[in-house]
Amino acid sequence: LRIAEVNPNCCSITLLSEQFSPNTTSDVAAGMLIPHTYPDTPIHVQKQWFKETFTYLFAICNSAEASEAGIHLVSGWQIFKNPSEAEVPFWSDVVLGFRPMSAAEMQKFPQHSHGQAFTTLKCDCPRYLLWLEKRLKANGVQIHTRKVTDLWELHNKYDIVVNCTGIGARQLVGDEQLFPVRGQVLKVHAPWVKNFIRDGDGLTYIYPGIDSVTLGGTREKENWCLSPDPDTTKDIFDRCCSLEPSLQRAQDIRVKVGLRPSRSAVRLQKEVLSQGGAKLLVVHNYGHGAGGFSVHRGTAEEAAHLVGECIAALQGSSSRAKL
Ligand SMILES: Cc1cc2nc3c(=O)[nH]c(=O)nc-3n(C[C@H](O)[C@H](O)[C@H](O)COP(=O)(O)OP(=O)(O)OC[C@H]3O[C@@H](n4cnc5c(N)ncnc54)[C@H](O)[C@@H]3O)c2cc1C
Ligand SMILES: O=C([O-])CC(=O)C(=O)O
Repeated sequence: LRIAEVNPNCCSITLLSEQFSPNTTSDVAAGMLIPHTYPDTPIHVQKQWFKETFTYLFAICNSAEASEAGIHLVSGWQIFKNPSEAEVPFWSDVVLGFRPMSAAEMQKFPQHSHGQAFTTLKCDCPRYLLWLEKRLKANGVQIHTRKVTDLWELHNKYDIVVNCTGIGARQLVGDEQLFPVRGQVLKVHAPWVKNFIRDGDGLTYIYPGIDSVTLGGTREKENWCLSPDPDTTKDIFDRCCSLEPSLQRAQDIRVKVGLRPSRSAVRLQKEVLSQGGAKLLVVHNYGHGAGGFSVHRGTAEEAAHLVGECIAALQGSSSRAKL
């Protein structure tokens, strides 16, 4: 979408994907705007990505589109057992009203000693994905269901390939630095829960959305299994109930599993592939791990810029680039 917005009329865009909503990792995500740190990406870059994403979604949230796009504000608490873990994160001045929790607020969490209160944004992921798809179509993007097994399949038809395949990049481009971190969550009906609660260890969280509350979670490195595990479901439910006892009465429990496309740094770069005398321009944008929603607009901005550079490089050899 960002490519179409940044380069109007200078290219035609086709989106190829093996799966669409509701069958992607992005459909499983809680969609909370709370960044996760990529150890090999400079912090100022991550902060820029998060800021751009927050600003973009905040504007949608403040528009008539908010409910259709599934974007809303949510306030709550991140809590810690160990005070040394409760340091001020790099994103504290991007979210709204970040402050240490008061002693009175901490009374809600007798097992925890410190906490941070703030307001952030949440994407209701399937709604947001459908809204994006509608905007793609409005921008003239062609959409086809297709699995790509080799980027060279696309060579004769397209000038530039943008690779946003998430965990699929492990197979598609053989990236061994990319690994799955399996996450299981529950989506429950508990409309009385209005505040988010996140244990600072990142394992247990309660995120109220528009239609359901997301209860998490798990982080299982190199586990490729997409089937829900019933013991894990019980464990997640118990952990969440110990933070928010009213969840005992939650109904309509649905279980979802996703594979976070994890990497020490998001792969956001241009590559020129060569085979015989032929060249294929590729822009990679994958490896967003546990924080894809939190930085999606910022990384898209950078990817669209790289595509602009590829278009400039092609100018002269072709009048209208195809992606
Ligand atoms: C349980 C869980 C909770 C999460 N919660 C949050 C959260 O609260 N906040 C947050 O910021 N992030 C969260 N995330 C992380 C977030 O879900 C991911 O970072 C994000 O979804 C990655 O998006 P993506 O578009 O790269 O991958 P995907 O959503 O997997 O999309 C990749 C697309 O590429 C297609 N594809 C792959 N290979 C091929 C191929 N060879 N040919 C054609 N198409 C292909 C797929 O079909 C798919 O449509 C969570 C993740 C999980 C699992
Ligand atoms: O950690 C969180 O708060 C939610 C999340 O991004 C994940 O489970 O990957």
